[in-house]
Amino acid sequence: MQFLLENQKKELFDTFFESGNFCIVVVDHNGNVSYINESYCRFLEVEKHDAIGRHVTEVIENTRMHLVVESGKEEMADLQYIKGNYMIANRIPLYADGQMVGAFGMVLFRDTEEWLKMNSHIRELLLELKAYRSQKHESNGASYSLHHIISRSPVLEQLKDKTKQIAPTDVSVLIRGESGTGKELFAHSIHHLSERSSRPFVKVNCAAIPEHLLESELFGYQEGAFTGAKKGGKPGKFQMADGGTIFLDEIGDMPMSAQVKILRVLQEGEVEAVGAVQPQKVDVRIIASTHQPLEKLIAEQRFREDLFYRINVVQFHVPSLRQRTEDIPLLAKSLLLKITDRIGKRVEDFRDEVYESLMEYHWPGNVRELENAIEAAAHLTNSEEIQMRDLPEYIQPHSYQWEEDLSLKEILDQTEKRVIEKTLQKANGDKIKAAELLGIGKSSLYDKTKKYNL
Ligand SMILES: Nc1ncnc2c1ncn2[C@@H]1O[C@H](COP(=O)(O)OP(=O)(O)OP(=O)(O)O)[C@@H](O)[C@H]1O
Repeated sequence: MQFLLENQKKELFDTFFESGNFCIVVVDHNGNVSYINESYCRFLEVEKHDAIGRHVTEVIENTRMHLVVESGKEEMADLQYIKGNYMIANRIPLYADGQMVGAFGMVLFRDTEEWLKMNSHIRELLLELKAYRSQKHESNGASYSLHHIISRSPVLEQLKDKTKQIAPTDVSVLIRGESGTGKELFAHSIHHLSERSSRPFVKVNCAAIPEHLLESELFGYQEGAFTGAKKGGKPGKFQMADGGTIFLDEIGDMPMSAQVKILRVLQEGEVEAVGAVQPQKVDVRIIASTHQPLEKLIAEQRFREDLFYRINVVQFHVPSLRQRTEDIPLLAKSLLLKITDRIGKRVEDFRDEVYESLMEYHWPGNVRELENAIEAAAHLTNSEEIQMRDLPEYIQPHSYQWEEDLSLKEILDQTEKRVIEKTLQKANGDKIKAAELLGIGKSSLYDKTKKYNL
């Protein structure tokens, strides 16, 4: 009788674990695979005899089974990315006589075909959701607010305070700063916190619209204004933004002819569509941004001084990332979480030395470049913590190699030149600051930059 039960148990075990379409794995207390069923092997494209005895991380992509053995904590319905798909996994620690002996893992889907169908169904739903979200975004236009601006530097905190102060007023704002520093985030935030938040936020990328189309894009046209004009005419961006905010991105790139018209809107509060007989009243708040030195453009007669004074009522200057390195760790972590959430990969942090390198690099493309570098590293990494080798090469600190036939003096000169060069980049070309960072006198730094032609 006892023998029969044992046999039935084995049969039951085989029926359940082997003939079903479940993917099952069991690891021992060291995280080595002690059992894996055929379905899982087929899915992973591994041979069962090769998998058994190997550490689970060598067999299953992004697995956490070994971590469950370490922590003793079960993980239910956890999202795992394997072979280009999202899987849902349960991981349960196994105890015998009160001792942890391993862990049991199961991927929750009946067969890969079904999962693929389900996965594409979910993907479709996610795409739909994204489309609805972007429709909502387009209908209002401003999707970010202050809590999306990640920072800890006093200078950005002050800018956030300033945003709260000026948002409810109707003053024009000019946001300056290098490309990728977050100027658009501030423009969205100002709109969000203003009385106009339920009305449209319309962005105009002044650098992207060809000069001959700019006028009709901004102010619209009447039916029959020119050959090819749409029946019924077309409203311009200013009409679309009526009651709300218009964001003139890269205003420094706007042609002089359009600048005159913008000035008129600001002065008179009215726009004139191409081919229209009557001007039309509009009520818009203007936020403009630029990375260009407008004062220099004015001196070169490429930007109208009167327009500058009109838009420059309140000025925001968003500093470059290298001028607020204290923001980098927090930003990097938050961008990493945003990215891994999107790509469905479990990467939780950066190694300490990676944080250090991120803070050392000079980020000419600012937060946008940081975001791209982190995205690349998140895709490349094989572990839960981004390591130095996962970073794009140009960010990794290079161990200095010198040519063998150089004299010691030449090697020291080259090293000194590199250090000064890097420090000057870090100090944004400010020699006084660079001298301070290097702990040398101002005149000594001037001599050295002259010597090395920097
Ligand atoms: N403080 C921040 N916190 C979180 N994300 C940020 C921050 N600053 C910038 N970003 C992100 O960096 C990217 C660039 O930001 P944004 O487009 O606002 O920069 P910009 O200064 O307007 O650039 P450009 O002048 O090239 O238009 C965006 O993806 C934005 O979400």
